[in-house]
Amino acid sequence: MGQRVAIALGDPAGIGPEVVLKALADPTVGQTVGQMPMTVVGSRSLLQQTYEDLVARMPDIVLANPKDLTVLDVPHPNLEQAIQLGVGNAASGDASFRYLQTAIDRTLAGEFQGIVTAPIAKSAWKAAGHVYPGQTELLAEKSGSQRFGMLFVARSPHTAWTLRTLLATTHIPLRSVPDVLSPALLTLKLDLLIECLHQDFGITHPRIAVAGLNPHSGEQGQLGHEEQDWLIAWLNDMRDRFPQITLEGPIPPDTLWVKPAQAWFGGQTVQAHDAYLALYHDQGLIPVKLMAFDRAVNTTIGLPFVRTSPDHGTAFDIAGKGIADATSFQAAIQLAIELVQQRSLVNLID
Ligand SMILES: NC(=O)C1=CN([C@@H]2O[C@H](COP(=O)(O)OP(=O)(O)OC[C@H]3O[C@@H](n4cnc5c(N)ncnc54)[C@H](O)[C@@H]3O)[C@@H](O)[C@H]2O)C=CC1
Ligand SMILES: NCC(=O)COP(=O)(O)O
Repeated sequence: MGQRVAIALGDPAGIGPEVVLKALADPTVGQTVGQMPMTVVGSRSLLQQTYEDLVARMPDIVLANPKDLTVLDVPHPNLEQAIQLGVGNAASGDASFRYLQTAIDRTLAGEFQGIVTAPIAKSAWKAAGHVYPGQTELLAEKSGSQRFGMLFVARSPHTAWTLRTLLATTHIPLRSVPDVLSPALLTLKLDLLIECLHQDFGITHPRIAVAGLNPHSGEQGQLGHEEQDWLIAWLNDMRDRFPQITLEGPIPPDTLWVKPAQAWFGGQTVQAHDAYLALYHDQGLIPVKLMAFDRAVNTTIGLPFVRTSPDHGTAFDIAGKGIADATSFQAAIQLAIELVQQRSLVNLID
């Protein structure tokens, strides 16, 4: 059977349906889609309503017509009445949960090799009784993956350099971060990152930068003690364990992002790293979104299939206005296809 990718529609009260229709209308994405068929998993009637509303109000808008797409309809009684555009609620949370659940079930059954997920609102999932930190954890749970990670990938439009940022911790309160970080957790994330760089990006001798936790990486214990207590020793252990890898760190978290920014914007020759390991959500995602909010892709690594997603959220404030930028969603589709193709090549060679 040929390869196929599922697109989970995300929260119907957000910009998910709009960016899906915009992305699938783009001729460059369309070209790729021709090489690997796509199935949109969600409500067919809602998708059609989104299309008709936007076209009626904005005749110049470029959208794929849902009638021309393959849609796996996930019916939801009275969905249209229960959805209020721009407001996530229990109905929109339950719908987006079921779209993803269906996409995962069908992928595990072998129908799809990858899933591209449009954004969901964690609060709407919770309102519907689905208590998960995010889509990542549902994907991991349903696929039985104990080891998984959140990697952001973005290709610079200025220099074609690729920024890869793995988050060691994700959706937890900031005050829990120092307690959750440990040598065991970082070893798990580093192992995953090394495997992913090799398997998905063909990088066998990567240069990886690891962030410090505290200002100036603790300034020898004066501004925080985690670096002295265990992070420096852990890095030394990992250098012994992986002699083929260049591992730098702990790099003070403020200056860590200077070289990637130069590599991203160009103008200087710098030796940036193949990947960055950030210790917590905002340490990694503030620089990623400053550089690449319009095109970064959130990739779940460690799953038995490919999963990508745009870096942005449901953008309730602009839902239904027709002004959502679909570039990040297009990049998520493009990367999913590349990874599915790369993995099938690796499987063929193995
Ligand atoms: N992939 C996913 O499922 C993600 C989901 N979220 C969820 O989304 C919800 C809203 O999160 P926020 O922090 O408000 O972030 P957000 O990314 O939804 O919005 C932040 C700002 O960026 C703008 N924006 C976002 N995407 C845009 C696009 N494609 N085109 C033009 N403008 C865009 C919004 O209008 C808003 O002003 C939360 O519930 C969060 O958990 C957040 C990030 C990723
Ligand atoms: N900040 C990334 C994000 O919120 C996406 O999370 P997930 O739903 O993909 O787990």
